[in-house]
Amino acid sequence: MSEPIRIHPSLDNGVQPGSADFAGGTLQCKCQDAPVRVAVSNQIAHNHACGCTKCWKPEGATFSVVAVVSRDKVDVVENGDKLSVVDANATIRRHACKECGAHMYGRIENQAHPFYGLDFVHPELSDEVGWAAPEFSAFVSSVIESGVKPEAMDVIRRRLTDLGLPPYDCLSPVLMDAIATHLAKASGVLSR
Ligand SMILES: N[C@@H](CCC(=O)N[C@@H](CS)C(=O)NCC(=O)O)C(=O)O
Ligand SMILES: [Zn+2]
Ligand SMILES: [Zn+2]
Repeated sequence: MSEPIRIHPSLDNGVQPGSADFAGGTLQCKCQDAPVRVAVSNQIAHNHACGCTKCWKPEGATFSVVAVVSRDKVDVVENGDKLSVVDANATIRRHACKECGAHMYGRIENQAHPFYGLDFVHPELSDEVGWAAPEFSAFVSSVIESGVKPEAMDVIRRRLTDLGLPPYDCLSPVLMDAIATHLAKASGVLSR
């Protein structure tokens, strides 16, 4: 039998459940020397596997694992001078370590954006156990843009489904509905 496709090191052996009473931890970049540390003082939400080319993923992973948390719960506590923004024009300004490349947090500065107020973080950068588990997989077709063969997509989607991470080619229906609702209210189509 062939090896199952590698999705992400933290998912390939099964998805670990989170803890209901977990209240945060510290993210650390990959540098041995003077790592950047970012304190996240709350549980994360909407944790998911993302197949897009922009989200940071570790060596050998096909997907990133990324979640959101309120921006006021995210604090750079050590070696923040090593951070720089990957793409200042992107919706999500990903603050990455200039030395090891790990993305420590992604921030939306556009106050009109439906997700304004939320930062994007990679829980695998912390040693703590209890972060809310991933619930779905997003931007699945985008892995082709990173070099995955289109013929592999059936196997990838089946594997994600088996892991309990239903695959979507954009975000999950819950999040897509939340975005559309925000936009419809902003335009006046829907009353507030
Ligand atoms: N197909 C594109 C999709 C990129 C994309 O839209 N990523 C999503 C999920 S992280 C997003 O919200 N991006 C906003 C941003 O990168 O600022 C790619 O893989 O590069
Ligand atoms: Zn680093
Ligand atoms: Zn992404």
